[in-house]
Amino acid sequence: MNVIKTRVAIIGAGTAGLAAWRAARAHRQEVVLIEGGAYGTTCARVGCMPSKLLIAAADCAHQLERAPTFGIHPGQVQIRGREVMARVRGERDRFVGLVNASVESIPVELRLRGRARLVDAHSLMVDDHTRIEADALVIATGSRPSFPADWRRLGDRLVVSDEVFEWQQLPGSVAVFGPGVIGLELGQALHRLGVKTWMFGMGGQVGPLTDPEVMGYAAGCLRKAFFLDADARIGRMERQGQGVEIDFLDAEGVNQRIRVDYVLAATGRRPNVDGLGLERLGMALDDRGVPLADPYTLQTSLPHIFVAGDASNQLPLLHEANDQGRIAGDNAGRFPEVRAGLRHSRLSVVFTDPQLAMVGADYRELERRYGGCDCFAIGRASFEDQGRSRVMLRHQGLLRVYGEQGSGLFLGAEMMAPEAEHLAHLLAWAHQSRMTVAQMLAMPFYHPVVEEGLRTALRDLHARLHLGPALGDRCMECGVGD
Ligand SMILES: Cc1cc2nc3c(=O)[nH]c(=O)nc-3n(C[C@H](O)[C@H](O)[C@H](O)COP(=O)(O)OP(=O)(O)OC[C@H]3O[C@@H](n4cnc5c(N)ncnc54)[C@H](O)[C@@H]3O)c2cc1C
Ligand SMILES: NC(=O)c1ccc[n+]([C@@H]2O[C@H](COP(=O)([O-])OP(=O)(O)OC[C@H]3O[C@@H](n4cnc5c(N)ncnc54)[C@H](O)[C@@H]3O)[C@@H](O)[C@H]2O)c1
Repeated sequence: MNVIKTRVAIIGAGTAGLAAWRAARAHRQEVVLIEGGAYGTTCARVGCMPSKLLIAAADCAHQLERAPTFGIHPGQVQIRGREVMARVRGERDRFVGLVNASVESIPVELRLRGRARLVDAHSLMVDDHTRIEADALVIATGSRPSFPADWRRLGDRLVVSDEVFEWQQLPGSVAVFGPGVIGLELGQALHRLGVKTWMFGMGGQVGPLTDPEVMGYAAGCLRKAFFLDADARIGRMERQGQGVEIDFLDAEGVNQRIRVDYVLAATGRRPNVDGLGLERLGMALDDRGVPLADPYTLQTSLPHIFVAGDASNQLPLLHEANDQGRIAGDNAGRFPEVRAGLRHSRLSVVFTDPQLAMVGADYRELERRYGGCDCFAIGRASFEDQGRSRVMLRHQGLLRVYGEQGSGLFLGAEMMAPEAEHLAHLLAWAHQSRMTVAQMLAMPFYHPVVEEGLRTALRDLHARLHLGPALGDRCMECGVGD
């Protein structure tokens, strides 16, 4: 058996693992990176990039569908599933190729292939071929889809997001279970590409939203386009030939039966930390077996072991995996000295149309933090009458912004809005800069732009924070953009 002694060992060559490797190498030469699956990262292979490619095709189909409202009639539209999926895979492979090229730049003797598990607090086995003894470790093993085990009885008619991108052809119909981030993005895209789509949730949750007004608005919007029951009552779900039969009670309490080609399980993801042998190390774990870690240092209760990315279950997003990997790798490399790293203001975007976004503290957190007192105020703006949004025929959306009474600090926001990805960035920059609502309102706003809707929400918040006289929310001095 091969035995390697090293300063740092990193488990997982995804986004977090690669960032950790680079950061640790700034301190030490001996940093090994272990990968048990395919190189290329979840983001590029089966995550952010292929999902956005599918959504881009769906957006294109949707533009054509609404073109007649502008007086433009593109004629008979054909959606050729094979071509749609071929572009998704072709571009996806290009992105994976770019990641693979960066992996190739890591010296081959520092790259190990195989599944790692911890034997003791300083030793790893990689498959059965290599034992690694390391001074410091980074666990960057990512996450995988999770769904009720008995759904496996549906055989190859049950798919998870990974498999969707391997489809050669678009199916005729699909039932999406889980209107969370993945379910909404893929479900809406499939619907727009002509796939008959039903979406079933549990407990009423839609996307990652926590503000009941925004969530209710978003659910209503999405429901206008396809079947969505966020609190579904499913009776029976059985494989029937090359499809699945599902019995459920609809909103009126009437029994319905549908038959679909596929069931897409988008019911959440779980960190890949089971099977690493962590429970034998005496490490502090949460009730799902995930290591507890300081969010600023990523250090676990065993001081030389750090955790980063989806494996940490802190915020399973790409930029977070990158930030956490950098901090964990830096600390593993400089161990035993450990430093707090920069954590950005929370920013998350769901690429539905209209998009959903959350910035800073969410509504649920603020209710918990300020519960019962009137210590935070809410400003709102609808995009249904907003100038630029109407021009573009994209006038759907609701934005709620939160601010602190007394200080006037901007605390956070939740929204469904056109161009939410851009609004959310502006708000996240303001949040991280600890701006007050008054300072944000003193910034320039062009005309006519979607950001004028943001100004309306901030003006409303400003008035509710009692920081000055109410500013007219449809001020014609600013044009008709608000
Ligand atoms: C469909 C989908 C769409 C998404 N879209 C977005 C988006 O638009 N924006 C966004 O911010 N985020 C998005 N995400 C989330 C984002 O992709 C993840 O947060 C991010 O990729 C996590 O990176 P990671 O490094 O933690 O994990 P990964 O990239 O999964 O890396 C973990 C690696 O560890 C390896 N590994 C696991 N166990 C072992 C072991 N025992 N030994 C050796 N190696 C091991 C795995 O093979 C894997 O290569 C999406 C996710 C999905 C699934
Ligand atoms: N745009 C993005 O940034 C993006 C895109 C995709 C994924 N992601 C990341 O991936 C993570 C995982 O996404 P996800 O969508 O798998 O998880 P999720 O937690 O966002 O959603 C899972 C949904 O499934 C529902 N659910 C659970 N069990 C169910 C059941 N038996 N039947 C019906 N519904 C059920 C839950 O109530 C929830 O609404 C996200 O938290 C996000 O961080 C991000």
